[in-house]
Amino acid sequence: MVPATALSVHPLAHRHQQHPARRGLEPRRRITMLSRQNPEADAAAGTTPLYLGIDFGTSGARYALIDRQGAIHSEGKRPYSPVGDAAGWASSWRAALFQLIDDIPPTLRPSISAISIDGTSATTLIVDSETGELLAGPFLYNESFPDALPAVASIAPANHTVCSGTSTLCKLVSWWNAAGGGGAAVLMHQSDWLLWLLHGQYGVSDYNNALKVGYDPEAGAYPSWLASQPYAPMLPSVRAPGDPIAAVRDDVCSQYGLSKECVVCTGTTDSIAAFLAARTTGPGKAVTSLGSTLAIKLVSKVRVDDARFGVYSHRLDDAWLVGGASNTGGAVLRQLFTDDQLVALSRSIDPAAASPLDYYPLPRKGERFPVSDPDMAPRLQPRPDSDAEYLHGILESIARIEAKGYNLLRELGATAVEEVFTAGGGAQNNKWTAIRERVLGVPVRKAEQTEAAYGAALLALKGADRRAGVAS
Ligand SMILES: Nc1ncnc2c1ncn2[C@@H]1O[C@H](COP(=O)(O)OP(=O)(O)O)[C@@H](O)[C@H]1O
Ligand SMILES: O=C(CO)[C@H](O)[C@H](O)COP(=O)(O)O
Repeated sequence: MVPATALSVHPLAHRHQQHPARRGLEPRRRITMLSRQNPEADAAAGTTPLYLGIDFGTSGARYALIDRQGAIHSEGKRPYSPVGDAAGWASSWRAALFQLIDDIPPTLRPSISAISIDGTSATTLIVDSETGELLAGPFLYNESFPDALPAVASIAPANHTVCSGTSTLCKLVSWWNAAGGGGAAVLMHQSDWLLWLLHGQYGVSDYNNALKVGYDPEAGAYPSWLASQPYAPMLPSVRAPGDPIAAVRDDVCSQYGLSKECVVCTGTTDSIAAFLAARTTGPGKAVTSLGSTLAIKLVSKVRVDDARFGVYSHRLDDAWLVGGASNTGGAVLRQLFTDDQLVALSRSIDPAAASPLDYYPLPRKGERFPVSDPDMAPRLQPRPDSDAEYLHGILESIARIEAKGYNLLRELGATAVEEVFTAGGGAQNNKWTAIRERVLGVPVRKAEQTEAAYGAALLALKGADRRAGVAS
């Protein structure tokens, strides 16, 4: 149990205390803040409403501040401060949230009309809704709780999305069985919790984050097999992404110079935000998020869900985003190479030449998609003498996993992929893009906007329009 003093953030607490971000929670080491401003766009900012999106990915948080035309007025990022234990993640995320808001030029903050946040999917916190105290977690998106699988499989339909050890429902049931009940405990997803720090209301989520706890985005409700469970009162109410929730709390407005008219809006998951940032919509269009993980999102006319392979469908307005998330991706690369080494080594890769090396790059044991196997071991041997050849083999092996994923979606009945846009840190590697295009056999290109934070900012814009009654 996390000691109440460690993380309790009761919405009213701030009225009497310095804001947590300033109360000794700042990182033990000075973190480099990288930000970019747009002077031309700023010139209009004085009268132009701005929309703030904040992305909480695996390795760090970023923000994008845009206007209605989509022009970026300011953007920045912060790596997470060092984390000692699970509860430390919540402190690190909260510190990053208020550091990023503090990084926004003070002259722009009063123009922020709406805020939205995306986070990693199925990352779960259990919070006391009377004190704001963190009772358990965060349980991270790729943490598996197989102990809860038999109980979950006994209530859910066969091969339902929740029938995976990493599902939000498995995390909830595992905690429930260990804690012996809930009291005032409520379940929050990572972005729900971060948004709560800004608006102070419990029990609000979105239908993307709620998918992996069992919410049915087609019915627009929790299914009866879930709503009838003893822990159902812990579940948040569910709205569309980009729905206005409430105004930013007075203490946060005062502390950071935000307008009291600024509204906090429901968020989404990081790979959905990356999809939104790419602004592609037609069936067959897809976005691959090449961040710490590899998450694919394919616009499909047909909904496909099959936990045997880690495949599920997210709703996005009237479309289905079919996909899954593999544990392969940038986290493996970062274990082996710095970002600068990746750039240098990639220069000598010929993407037209297929690498003969066959790996399954994972940062540690466990895979979610296109193979759902919590015991799958990484395969990164034999390592050639040449680091460039090694990197080529790894990039090509990750491309083969990506291709297997898209082929699996097609085999399960989804619309065939026609074009792939790339988001995330890996999108900047043109050689990788060319390798992926050769392996996938369809056009692959870098999305115009590769940061999920931009997608979250588009949700903030949507939420502001919804509050104003503007059809969007
Ligand atoms: N030039 C590059 N080529 C391939 N991958 C890269 C390159 N530069 C950075 N990356 C990878 O991008 C990842 C970070 O991407 P990012 O989208 O920030 O991840 P996340 O949001 O999941 O933390 C890192 O794991 C890193 O290995
Ligand atoms: O891998 C991840 C972290 O980056 C998440 O699982 C990712 O968000 C995929 O989940 P979803 O498809 O629900 O967005």
